[in-house]
Amino acid sequence: MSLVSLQGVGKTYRGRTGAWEAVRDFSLDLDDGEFFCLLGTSGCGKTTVLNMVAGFEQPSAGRILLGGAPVDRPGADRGVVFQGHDSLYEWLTALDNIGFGLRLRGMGRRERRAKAEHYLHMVGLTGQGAKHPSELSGGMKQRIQIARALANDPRILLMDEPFGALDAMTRAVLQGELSRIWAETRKTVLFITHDIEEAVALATRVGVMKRGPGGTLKAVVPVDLPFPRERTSDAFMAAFRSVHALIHDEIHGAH
Ligand SMILES: Nc1ncnc2c1ncn2[C@@H]1O[C@H](COP(=O)(O)OP(=O)(O)OP(=O)(O)O)[C@@H](O)[C@H]1O
Repeated sequence: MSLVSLQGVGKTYRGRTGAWEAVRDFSLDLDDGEFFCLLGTSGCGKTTVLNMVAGFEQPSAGRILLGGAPVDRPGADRGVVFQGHDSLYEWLTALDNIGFGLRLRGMGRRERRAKAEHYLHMVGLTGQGAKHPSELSGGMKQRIQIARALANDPRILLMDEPFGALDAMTRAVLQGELSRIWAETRKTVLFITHDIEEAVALATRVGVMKRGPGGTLKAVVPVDLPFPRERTSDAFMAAFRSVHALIHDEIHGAH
């Protein structure tokens, strides 16, 4: 059985300006332990798909199952990492941000601290736990978000362009770190991006979305390359080209 199953999922937003069909007939099964990148041009419906898996939005059609049970609300079994850093609590230290969900679940202080330290170390920020978010760089804040999500031990990590706001060099470093963490934890990841290289560097499979209205899955490409990935290798370039060929039409308008 797959961990997450999206079955004929559709989403139509209804507002003051009328109805907008963002996603249509989207079907996908995610296996336990895979790193799935959902790639698509701006506005094709990527965030809408992620928000429905997170339980922030309800599908207008079809259904989403997590471990066989329908998703109808957010839950601790899904850890979400956003692009912006404003989801961190300014008044808490980095360590207390990481341990926040554990506190909500009633975990004692000592155990919570040990766990938070463990994930702080995993994201490469040992010794920086006493700082507040305003004292951290953008890349460090994203590391804290990832540590916080992992500390709650979710069944799946949902990442919505987590490195989108970072400079190219920091982004490449964090991609490498995330890849290492994924190899260590084998946590299932659904990762959203519009960056082809990022998708090919991280994913075990890349799903390419078709432009909206009615954005849907156009193709799924397995990326069968060993980790850590060597971006200048012929095999990496070949994978990049095959994904690029699929997204090219979406960027340039052919259907
Ligand atoms: N709450 C909403 N109400 C109405 N329309 C919405 C809402 N959220 C998203 N949309 C529309 O749905 C479509 C898909 O949006 P979505 O944010 O899912 O795309 P995306 O692929 O994540 O884009 P980007 O890469 O630019 O973040 C867009 O046309 C957007 O305008």
